[in-house]
Amino acid sequence: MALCSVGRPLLQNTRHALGWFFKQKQTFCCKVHDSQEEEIRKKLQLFPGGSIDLQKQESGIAVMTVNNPARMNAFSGSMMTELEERVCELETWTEGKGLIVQGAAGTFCSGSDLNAVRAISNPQDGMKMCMFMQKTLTRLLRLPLISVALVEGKALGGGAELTTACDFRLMTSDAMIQFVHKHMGLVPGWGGAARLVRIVGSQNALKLLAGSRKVDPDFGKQIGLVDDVLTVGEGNTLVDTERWLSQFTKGSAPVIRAVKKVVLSGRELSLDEALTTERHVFGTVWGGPANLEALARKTKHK
Ligand SMILES: CCCC(=O)SCCNC(=O)CCNC(=O)[C@H](O)C(C)(C)COP(=O)(O)OP(=O)(O)OC[C@H]1O[C@@H](n2cnc3c(N)ncnc32)[C@H](O)[C@@H]1OP(=O)(O)O
Repeated sequence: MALCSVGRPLLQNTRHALGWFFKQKQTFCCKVHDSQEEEIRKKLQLFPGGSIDLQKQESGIAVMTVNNPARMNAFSGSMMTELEERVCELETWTEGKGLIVQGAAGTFCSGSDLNAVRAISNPQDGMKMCMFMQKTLTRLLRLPLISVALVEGKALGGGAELTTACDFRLMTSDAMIQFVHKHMGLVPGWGGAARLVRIVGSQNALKLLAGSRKVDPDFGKQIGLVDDVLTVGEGNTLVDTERWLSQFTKGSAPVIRAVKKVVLSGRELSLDEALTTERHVFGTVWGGPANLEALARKTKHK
């Protein structure tokens, strides 16, 4: 208790400084677009169709839906720019704790829209699209929300890459994930290979990328790509996913968000940098409302 009361003004200052820092970072993320990015955004918008829908719920869990059922939820150009806008919206959602990414109409996503791909198949446009999606999916993974991809039906190509931009993956028992890039004469370009290696290790990543091996729920669980399997026909998969996610999102938003930040820094930074970040994040919850309530409750962990 002594440490708590002596340290408080300093910790409050730290919290204040960090709050300012995160706010500035968010403003920067949302408002600054360099000219190259603006150029590719304009080009992508020439390929319309579908939408990325976002529903932010009072529970602190948001549901993002890749919605283009006529094309098995393939990403049109305008959907790529909408995805970036939705991520931006989530970056400023301070009450948020969790995120479910799903596809509309019972299937996840069949990657990029091949009509758009054909139209921008020159290397310059391809590189710009790849940069744009890489940046967006990196920001999606770095959101201070615990995220889960709900994979029903098929997740192919860029759709498979999208699943790796979430913290967890759930599959329905009849679903399938496949990095079909090799069959398309490609490798992942949306950051999916780098993330896949971190999730399943390089041996398994080679099997999935060089063999374009289909991943069913059993194989997915075996290699650590898939965290759990939902049985088809038993209830509502979205409700089941919300229930599954709530085991991690129950509790105060600042604490859940702090957990995601320390795990993220452990995953992405050097040990020294991660330790520094962990100290800073610790300072944001130490002596905070959830901490004080727990102390007052004299919580026992039986
Ligand atoms: C860096 C990113 C790399 C990439 O993502 S490259 C793209 C990788 N994805 C693909 O190659 C998917 C190709 N599509 C397929 O294999 C099959 O359509 C798929 C998804 C297995 C579904 O098969 P089925 O259930 O038999 O249905 P279907 O073939 O009749 O498809 C229904 C309608 O959806 C369309 N569709 C599916 N995937 C698409 C895509 N990626 N881009 C554009 N259109 C796509 C398909 O053409 C069909 O449209 P339509 O009814 O013929 O007008």
